[in-house]
Amino acid sequence: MDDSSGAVTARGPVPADLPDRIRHYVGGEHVDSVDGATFDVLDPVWRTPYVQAAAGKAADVERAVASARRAFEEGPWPRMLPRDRSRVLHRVADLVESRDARLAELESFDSGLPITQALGQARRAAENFRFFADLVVAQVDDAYKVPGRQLNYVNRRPIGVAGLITPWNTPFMLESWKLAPALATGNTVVLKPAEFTPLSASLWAGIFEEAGVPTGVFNLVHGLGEEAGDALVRHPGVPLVSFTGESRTGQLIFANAAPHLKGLSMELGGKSPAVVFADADLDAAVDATVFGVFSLNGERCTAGSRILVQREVYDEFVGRFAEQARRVVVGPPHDPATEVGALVHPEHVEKVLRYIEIGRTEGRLVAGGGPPDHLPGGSYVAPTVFVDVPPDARIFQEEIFGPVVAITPFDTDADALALANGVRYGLAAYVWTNDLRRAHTFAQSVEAGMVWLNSNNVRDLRTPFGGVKASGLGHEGGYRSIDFYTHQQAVHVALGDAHQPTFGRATPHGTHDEREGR
Ligand SMILES: NC(=O)C1=CN([C@@H]2O[C@H](COP(=O)(O)OP(=O)(O)OC[C@H]3O[C@@H](n4cnc5c(N)ncnc54)[C@H](O)[C@@H]3O)[C@@H](O)[C@H]2O)C=CC1
Ligand SMILES: O=C(O)/C=C/C=C(/O)C(=O)O
Repeated sequence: MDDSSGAVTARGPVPADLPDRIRHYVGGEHVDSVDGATFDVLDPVWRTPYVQAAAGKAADVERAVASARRAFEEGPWPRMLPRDRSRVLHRVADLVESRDARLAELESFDSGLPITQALGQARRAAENFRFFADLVVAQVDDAYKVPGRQLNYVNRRPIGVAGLITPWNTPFMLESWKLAPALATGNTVVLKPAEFTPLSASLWAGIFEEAGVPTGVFNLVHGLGEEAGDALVRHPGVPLVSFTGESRTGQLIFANAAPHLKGLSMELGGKSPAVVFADADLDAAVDATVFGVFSLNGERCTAGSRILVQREVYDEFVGRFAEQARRVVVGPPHDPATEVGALVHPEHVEKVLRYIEIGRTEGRLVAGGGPPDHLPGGSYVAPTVFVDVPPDARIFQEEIFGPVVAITPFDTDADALALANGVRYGLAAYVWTNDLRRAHTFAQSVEAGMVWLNSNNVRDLRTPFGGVKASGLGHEGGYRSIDFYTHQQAVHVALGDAHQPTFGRATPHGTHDEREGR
């Protein structure tokens, strides 16, 4: 590959056996777009196109939905016993695990994530499949008895073709977070991965084939959001859409899905606060908040990208945080020593650098501020720390989605809460204090879908995952995912001689008394 940009970059090896073209996968076949269109895929380090991907449009989505529809209406998948589907999905998990090194290599090359973190994300993808494979077997549906008269129970059914639209920040893992529950519950799917990072998604086809997922159950359409993604959202044969991405895109999808009254689940952007009280264990708080904002290159929806620190420990915290941020190893994604790799795409690098320029006028820069000295140019951005950032600053309010943090002092618990809640987002919050009452009180009032108290962002797949305000709509995780991907039909059964004459015994409500017998 030729580095025609002239930028100085740390180059890693190009993975062996890259595909000559990234194609759609429809009805068990790898296919080009109906009109033959393609788009260039860049890798973040070389910043030049390394492959072309099929650019899906409405006709490609039509073909994929027809395949998924056929598999749903005529194929065995929705009709299989949960334990049989579960066995197949455990095989998917086994295969993901057995290919974790290859997955990490491709993901790191395509997205710029540090290889060690990409490996962790590949293993998490396998875990997502195991978790939902087990959950559908363990699933107990509700039943309600009216003694001697009525048995009422819930009949869960898959909904149909699920449209899954995913972002580029940790692509394979976030695809698995949707694929696993959608498939475990018996739906068929059309996946539209992010156009910046289509490479790892192409591995799904082989994995599903080898695991024994029937043809047509999994379909994949690559392409731009406004073309392939939009066509999937508007397709009348797709009754539900699970989307992860920017809040602005979520709003658009909400509007475009409205005419069809689709089921929607939206995991959107964030500007999550990490609140450090004066009584916190500062060693743990500094270590966790540095990781919390700079891991996954800072391209992380749950990043603690605003740190609020109580005035008594503000100077000490800031000094220690900045020092640790300067020690974070920025380097080529393939290097196991790297902690922050290359940002995903030149357009995204420009966005992050623009915010850093804005930050210079809004706060005081104490670390980073652009490409690191040893890697000038290219897609590397040093962990960047702004302090004394006022709450109306753009770098305090807006999602940057890169290795940039805004630190702001506060005095009282009430000030901390007002600052934490003073943005449009509400995805996550992190609280550091040794006062349990204060921690729980804060958690009750903070506007965030998820709160971690004295904890790293440790995930428990059984818990609800999602945000409030501009950070999302609905929750996935555990049984919430099962609820989203299934219809819950209530079946009411009369027992014994329960049938009673009707018109003759109208209740004061004018209908049968639904409270009868309880
Ligand atoms: N809350 C959460 O769980 C997470 C949220 N995110 C958010 O994702 C964003 C970064 O990802 P991006 O890929 O830049 O987001 P994005 O919104 O630009 O794109 C996400 C996906 O939507 C597609 N898309 C774009 N326009 C569309 C349209 N009009 N109709 C249908 N699909 C469309 C894209 O092609 C891509 O596949 C950040 O805001 C981040 O916070 C990322 C990870 C997790
Ligand atoms: O842990 C999950 O299920 C989702 C994580 C999504 C992110 O992008 C993140 O927090 O980085």
